[in-house]
This record gives sequence, structure tokens and C-alpha cells, in this order.
Amino acid sequence: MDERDDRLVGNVELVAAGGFDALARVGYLDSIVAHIITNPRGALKGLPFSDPASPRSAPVREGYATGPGGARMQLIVHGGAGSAPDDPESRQEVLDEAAATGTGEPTPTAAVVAAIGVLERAPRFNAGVGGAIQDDGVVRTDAGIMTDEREVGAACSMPGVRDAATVARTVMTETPHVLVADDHAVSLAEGFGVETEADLTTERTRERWADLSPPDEGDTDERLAWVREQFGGSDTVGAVAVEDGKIAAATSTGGRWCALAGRVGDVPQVGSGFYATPAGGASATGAGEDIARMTLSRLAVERLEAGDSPETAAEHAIDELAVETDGGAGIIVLDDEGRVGSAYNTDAMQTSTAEQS
Ligand SMILES: NC(=O)C[C@H](N)C(=O)O
Repeated sequence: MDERDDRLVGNVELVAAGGFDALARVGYLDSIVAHIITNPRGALKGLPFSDPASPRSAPVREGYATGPGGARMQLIVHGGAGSAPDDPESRQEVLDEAAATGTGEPTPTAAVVAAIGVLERAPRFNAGVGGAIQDDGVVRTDAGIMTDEREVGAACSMPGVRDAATVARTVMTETPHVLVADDHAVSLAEGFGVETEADLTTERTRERWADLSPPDEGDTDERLAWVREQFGGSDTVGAVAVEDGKIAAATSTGGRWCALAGRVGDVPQVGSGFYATPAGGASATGAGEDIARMTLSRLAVERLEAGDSPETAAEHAIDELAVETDGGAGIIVLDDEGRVGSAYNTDAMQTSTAEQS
């Protein structure tokens, strides 16, 4: 830890030095505070993924978000809720870069796609390159995007497609649909010039896969028992942006490790992995089946519509999830005035915010 570290009661907040240096060079230093909150209690208990009994929210520091108004582009991004990473600083640098990249875009839609694009290219996150491998050894990507005008696009189960958020935006802007799946989504991506034959594995994921011994596909019972045992994982990415009251929210993922081939989680399901209305937007991460059962992102945005702050809305959504399911999850929320909130009931969730300078 260096002198920039900032200790909070019960939590540890880390500010990535490399990220700040890089951001200072491009003039974002004053507008960004990045943080990771770890959960010492969960860590001490050795909880593997979730502690549903105790939702926590990431504290918002002075100057962390932007003042009310939201006339300039403002973003919050997340890098997934789950166990505390062993390389938080380097992950934080990439999250900071993603948030800063988004602020240079002309619209909130372009901002969330650009921010997520940085994370889809970064091998350390479970989206695009570095995505989770399904039980047949293939990485398939999912993404969804929504704006305050109820424009929605999503694409799922796409092998070889790194830029899943771009494909989701293509579904939103170029088709009359809200969700396109599988080979058809890949063909659509190809038709719009998106690379579709990317190797989405990394050394890290190849090694992890090589250590596993999935049972023969012919034995369905045994295969499913293995999937239940192995299934899990974190590091999905998401972003919410606002400019002049216009909102976009998007999420992108490789899903979860060792899911059945073709499994699709919350991420491309509108209202679950992402949601936006004129009041604000949300992006979720974590146990996708539980997030989908709760339509978690819609739950949070509905609280904004009812007058809650983003922080309270995020906390409420995670509270509800903890009451109704035993899943671990996190959520980021941004309202139409540029106020941010986040909450999670896992050990950690890294986020970053940025405002156009
Ligand atoms: N790590 C994640 O956030 C996974 C994602 N929510 C899914 O279930 O596909």
C-alpha cells in the first residue's frame, strides 16, 4: 500500500497509484476516485463467495461522484462482485482507464460501450478475452444495454465474440429486437464488422481449464453433478453513464465457470443484468440465476423512481436479493443527476467513476 491508501472503518479502500499517474497525464486526476472495498469479516470467515446476511455498500467520498446536474458525461463502472482479488491494484488501473475512456465519448450509449470495451479487451476480467469457460471448453459471451428511452439490445451465447457490448448495441440500434442469441448473434456481429473469431481464452483461463476433468458428456447425471460442483465465478463488467439527463446502462460477461454449454445468465436479460429509465440506470454482477430471479437492476431503478438515492436503491436491491435468495451479487447505480451508489454482499467489488473534464 502506498501513501494514497485510505483506511475506512471496517473496510479497506485502495487507490491504485498507477491508475492515478496515468489519469493525471490525461487530466482526469481530480475527477476520479477509484476504490475496492474488501470485507474483512467475510474473509476471516473464509466465505467462498457470498455473505447474504450482510449487504455492504461502497462509501461515496467527497468529490467521488459529481455534483448534481449531470450536464457533463459521468460514468461508474464495475469489475464484478465476488471474492477479493489477489491483484486489486492492476485491476483497478484498468477500471480507471475504462471509466476515463467513457467520458471522452459523445453519448452515454457510446460511453458505456467504450468503457466496457476496455474491460472486454483486458484479460483479467470475465468479459470478452478472459471470459469464463463453459463445460464444453468454450467461452461464450453475453451483453445487454438499455437507455432512458427504453431502447434495449442484448446478445448472448456468442463464441469468438470479444466485443459483446458492441453487439448488444447493434441489436438495439440496427434491429427491431431486444435479444439475439447464439450463432445468429455471431452472424449479426459479423455482418456489422465485429470480429467473431477471437480467441477468448488466456493463459490463466487455459491453465484453470486444464486442471479440471469434466466427466464424459454422455453421462448426463454425472455431468450435471460436476457442473453443480464447479459452477461459479465473478469478474463480470458493467457501466452506467449519464450526460445531461440522458442515461445508458450496460453489462458484459463470459458468464460463470463450468456452466452448461449454452447457459445464459442475467447479463443479457433486461431488468436483471442491466436497466435504465429517465430516473437512472443500474448494472448488476454476481450469481446470475439469483439476479434474474430478482430482476435486480429493475428493482434498484424502481427505487430511484420512488425517490431513493442511488446508494439507498443499491442497498435495497442487495438486501432484497439476500432475503429472497442465497446468491452473492453486487450492483452499481447512477441517477439522472450523476449521483452514484453501489452495494454488494460478496467479499469485494471494484468500481471506478469518472467525469468529463
Ligand atoms: N460474474 C458474474 O457477474 C456472472 C454473471 N452475472 C452471470 O451469471 O453470467
